[in-house]
Amino acid sequence: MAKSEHPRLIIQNFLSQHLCKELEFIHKSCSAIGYRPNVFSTTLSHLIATNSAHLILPFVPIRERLKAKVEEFFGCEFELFVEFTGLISWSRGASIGWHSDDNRPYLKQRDFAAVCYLNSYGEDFKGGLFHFQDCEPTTVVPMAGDVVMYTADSRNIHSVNEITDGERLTLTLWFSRDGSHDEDAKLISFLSQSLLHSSENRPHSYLPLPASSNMYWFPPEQASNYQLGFDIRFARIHMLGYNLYPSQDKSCFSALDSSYDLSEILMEPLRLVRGDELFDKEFINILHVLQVVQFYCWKASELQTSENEERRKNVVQLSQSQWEKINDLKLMFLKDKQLAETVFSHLTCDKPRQHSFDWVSFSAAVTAWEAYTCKLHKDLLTSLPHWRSHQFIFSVPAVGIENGA
Ligand SMILES: O=C(O)CCC(=O)C(=O)O
Ligand SMILES: [Fe+2]
Repeated sequence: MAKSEHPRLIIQNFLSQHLCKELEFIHKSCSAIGYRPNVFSTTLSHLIATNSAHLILPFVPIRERLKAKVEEFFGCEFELFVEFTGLISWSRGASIGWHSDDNRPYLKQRDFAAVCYLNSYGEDFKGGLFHFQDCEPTTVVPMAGDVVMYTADSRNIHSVNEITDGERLTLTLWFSRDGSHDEDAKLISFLSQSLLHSSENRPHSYLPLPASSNMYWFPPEQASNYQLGFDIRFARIHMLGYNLYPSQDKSCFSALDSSYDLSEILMEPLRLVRGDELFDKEFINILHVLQVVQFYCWKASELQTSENEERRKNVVQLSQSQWEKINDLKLMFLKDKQLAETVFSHLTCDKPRQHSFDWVSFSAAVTAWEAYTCKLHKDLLTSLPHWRSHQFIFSVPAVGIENGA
C-alpha cells in the first residue's frame, strides 16, 4: 500500500503489445475530435453511439486489472468505480501544463488516474514526455505497454511536454469512490437502449454508423462551414494511401454545389481506390471503410498471401469520369492536405514501410474484419444480460472460455 507523500506507481509491460495494437486499431478507426486542441478521443459511450458497442469488449479485462491494481496499491479494495475510460491521442502541438486531475469543480469526484501508454516515445512520436512536479520519478518516458497510476489530487501535480511529431496514444482511466459517477451504470443503460433499437431497425447491426460530421472536422472551429481543414476519417484513409469513390450516382453532387449537404456523402456507400484501381466492394459509409482499412493495417503481416491470377478479379481500372468524382471528394473533405499531413504524420521516414499492399491480402482483411466484428458482437449480446443484472461491466466467463482466454 502506498504511504508516500506522492503516492504513485509505474509498471512496465502491464499491457501486452497485442492489446496496445488492438486499442490503436480501435482509436484510429473510431476517434472523434477531442476536448483540447490537437487531441482526438474515443470514449466508450462514443463507441456505443456509433453502433460499434462491441468494440468495448477488448477494454473489459484491462479495466478490471487496472481497477484491481489501483485498489490494491492505494489500499482501497472494493471501494472504487471507474469514472471514465477513453483512448486519447495527442498530435503535433498538443501539450498540458502543470495540473492535478481533479483541478476543476466538475472533476472533484476523481480520486485516482491510470494512464496506459499504447505507443512509444521516439518510435511513434517525439516530445510528449510526462513529468511529475515533485519527487522521483520526475520524468516518465512513455513506452507501449507501461502504465502510470497516481492520486488525482495536488500530491501529484504533473504535465506533458508538447508533441513535436507523430501521434501519442494512451488509454486513460479515472477512478472515483463516488458511486454516482460510476461509468458502468451509464454505459449499461445506454447499451441497453441502443442495442434494442439497432437490432429492431438495422439488418447489419454490427456495421458502424457515423456521429454527426462536425465531430470529425479538424480544426473544430471550422466545423460550422467546412471551409478550411479536413475530415479526420477521410484524412486517415488518405494518409494510408487510399482514395474514396462515392458509389451512388448523384446528379446534384458537385464540389461547387454548396446546396448539397456535405455531411451526407460520407454517410452513404463508398468504394475504395488504390492507385488507379477501384475495389469492387461497396462499404456502407466512411466509418465502415476506415475500420476495414485500419484493421488491414493492424493485421497485414498475418494476412500476406502470395500473388496469383485471382488478383485482378475484384478490382477494376478507373475511368476518367470516376477520377473526377474522386477528386471532387478530395476537394471537399481534404481542404488542407498539408495540415492533415502535419496532424497525422507517422514518422515514416524513421521506419521501414510496415507492409506492402496487395488486393488479395486486402480482401482477406475484409473477411477477417467481418469475422472479428461478428464474434465481438455476439460476445456483447451474451455479456449484456449479465452486465445488466449485476449493474457492472465485467469479463463474463463463458465469453472468455469461447475466446480461448
Ligand atoms: O497522457 C498523459 O501522459 C497524461 C495526460 C494528463 O495528464 C491528463 O489527461 O490529465
Ligand atoms: Fe493529468
